[in-house]
Amino acid sequence: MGRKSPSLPSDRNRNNGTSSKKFKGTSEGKNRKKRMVKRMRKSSLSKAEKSFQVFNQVDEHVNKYENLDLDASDKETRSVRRKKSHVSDDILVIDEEDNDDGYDDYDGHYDSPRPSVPVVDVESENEETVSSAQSPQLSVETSENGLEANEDFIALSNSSEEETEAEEDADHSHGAAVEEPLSPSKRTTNTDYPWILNHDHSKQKEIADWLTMEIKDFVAYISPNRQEIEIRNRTISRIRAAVKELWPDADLHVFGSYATDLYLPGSDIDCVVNSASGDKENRNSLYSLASFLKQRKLASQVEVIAKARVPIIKFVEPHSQIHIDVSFERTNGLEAAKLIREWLQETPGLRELVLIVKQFLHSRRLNNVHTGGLGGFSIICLVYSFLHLHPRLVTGEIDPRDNLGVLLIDLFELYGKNFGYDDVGITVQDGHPAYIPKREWRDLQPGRNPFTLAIQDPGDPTNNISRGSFNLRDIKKSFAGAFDLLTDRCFELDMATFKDRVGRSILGNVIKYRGKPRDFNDERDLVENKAIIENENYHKKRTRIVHEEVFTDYSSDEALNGKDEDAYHIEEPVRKKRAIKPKNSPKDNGREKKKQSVDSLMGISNNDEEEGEDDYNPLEARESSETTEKENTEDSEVNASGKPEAGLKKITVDAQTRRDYWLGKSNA
Ligand SMILES: Nc1ncnc2c1ncn2[C@@H]1O[C@H](COP(=O)(O)OP(=O)(O)OP(=O)(O)O)[C@@H](O)[C@H]1O
Ligand SMILES: [Mg+2]
Repeated sequence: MGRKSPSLPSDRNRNNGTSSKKFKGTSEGKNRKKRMVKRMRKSSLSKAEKSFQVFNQVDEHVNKYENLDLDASDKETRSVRRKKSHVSDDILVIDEEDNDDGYDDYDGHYDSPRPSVPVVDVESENEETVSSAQSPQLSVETSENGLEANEDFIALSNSSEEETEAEEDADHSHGAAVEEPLSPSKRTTNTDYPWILNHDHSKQKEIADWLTMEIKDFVAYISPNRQEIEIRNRTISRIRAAVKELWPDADLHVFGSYATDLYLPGSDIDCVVNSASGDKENRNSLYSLASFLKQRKLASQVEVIAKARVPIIKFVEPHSQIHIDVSFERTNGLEAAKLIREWLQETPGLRELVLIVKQFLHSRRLNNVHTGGLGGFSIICLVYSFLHLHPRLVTGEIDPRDNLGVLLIDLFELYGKNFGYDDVGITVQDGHPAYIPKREWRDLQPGRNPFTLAIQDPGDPTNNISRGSFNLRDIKKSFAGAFDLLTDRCFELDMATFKDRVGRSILGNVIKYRGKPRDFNDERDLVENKAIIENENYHKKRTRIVHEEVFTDYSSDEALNGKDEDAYHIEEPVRKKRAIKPKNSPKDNGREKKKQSVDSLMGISNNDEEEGEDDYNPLEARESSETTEKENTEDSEVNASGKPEAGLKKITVDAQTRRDYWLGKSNA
């Protein structure tokens, strides 16, 4: 085990058991709190910490640009930008007005805290009527309508204005006022915070350790049990079977939080349909699948969003009540799922912090990209980069698993108070998180408002995955509020007597979990998550095909399709498959294959440009083996602008000759 964070000296003896309320709001209290936060961290700054602070530029420019930011009406317009087109066969067909992704149109949580539109399924009113409490957002977002009902001081802030210090203090005390006082008579029952039931850590000497333990308890509490995993597995199997029945050349794969084990109890399941013909991403196909699923009673509350940048259908699977999003003919989500699982393996603490931040934003309705919130993918990248750039983790000074509490506080402080959103972007390319000056990100669309979050898509450097999170102001404010709440609470409990601490929660008011009672059974080890297995198989199969490419004669189709013992048959991504050109003759094919094999075995790429492993498409490789020589020859004789180099004689050599030439040179 690594070292723990420096301890928090207990102040309990000093105040002789007097409640810390005494200091609340007073300058003495504030100073003490500041001192305590300082003590939670290391007082002396290491070199790495100093450089970290340089990156965390304070948003000096925020006020300057405030007037340029979206005002409330803009926000509203954006949040209801969807245009309902028509209802056909009880399926809502929606034409998007803008070019946004279909990803994450609603937050995908059926326990969403916002009021939702009561939905009646017209076809089978009695059978599939979903209570409004359970129902997902069917159509147009009701946007801010429900905010008044939320007692949280952070979410209540509708202002697009950055707060002055005085306002922050006012908000802060408001936040503190909703916390339960530490008097036994008014104590909130710990069923309000069910994850602390029978998990009392109030005897911990160090508050930071208590918080770490509570984070772990909460994560165990919301992690899935056997039954929940089985329900999700069955749900996918049903839909997959239906997809294959409708389109025998297609298959359904899962990506997103179910394929990464980063889902909350109410999270949606993100799926994608890929087909051999590659022709399913069109309005007709979307509609066909939607009505087929509806007819088979596998979908209720169906929406078809055909004109988005990522066209999708959305529905609720009636048996499980799980929300499903289905996109079409793309593999980036499947790649991202694999990448995120790798991140989770190599980054202790990532899963815990992601789930806490997800729950935190979810409870404040700030996780819905459609209303400007922060989506799951962005949260993962934010936490991943935070952990990899944290100076005390970079230097190995502390073990993240033992210091989740301190890290959570640091994370809220960084993204709530210090991060220079105006100028700094985040990249997580090639597993190397870094801060990048926004001005150096060529593909970043310059907007009129510089106060935006910019996170480079690990699978596509031109894509800013958080471009939809236009409500950054409230997101930032909520993080800042969480920092204040947490440090207040730590201070308060640190000052209290052991007797007064019993049955308390540190996290309770921050994460505001309001779900059905659960057990603590994290049973992910007991039952397979089929989405993960299937995603692993998908990638294994790709690797296997690449491997077989080297050793197998591809004149027979069996080599590609005949050895599929996977639970789910995985079709190769479509667009690439379509690119395969007919071969001239079996003989030529054999020769090409042989050449390719020798080259590959020797580690010699036939392409002048090195391809990343993830970019490799086995089927494309078959095609490239046919065209390589031509391309190589041409490539070597063109300049940067793609024009033939003047004065160079065009010579055509095959790969073998070229390799012999270079081998001869190096041996000489
Ligand atoms: N803006 C985006 N650009 C590109 N891909 C995206 C974008 N948003 C989402 N995705 C893809 O969709 C997947 C699911 O994204 P999402 O934001 O739903 O996260 P999630 O982990 O499923 O969280 P949640 O449980 O809250 O749904 C991501 O892993 C990514 O592959
Ligand atoms: Mg999702």
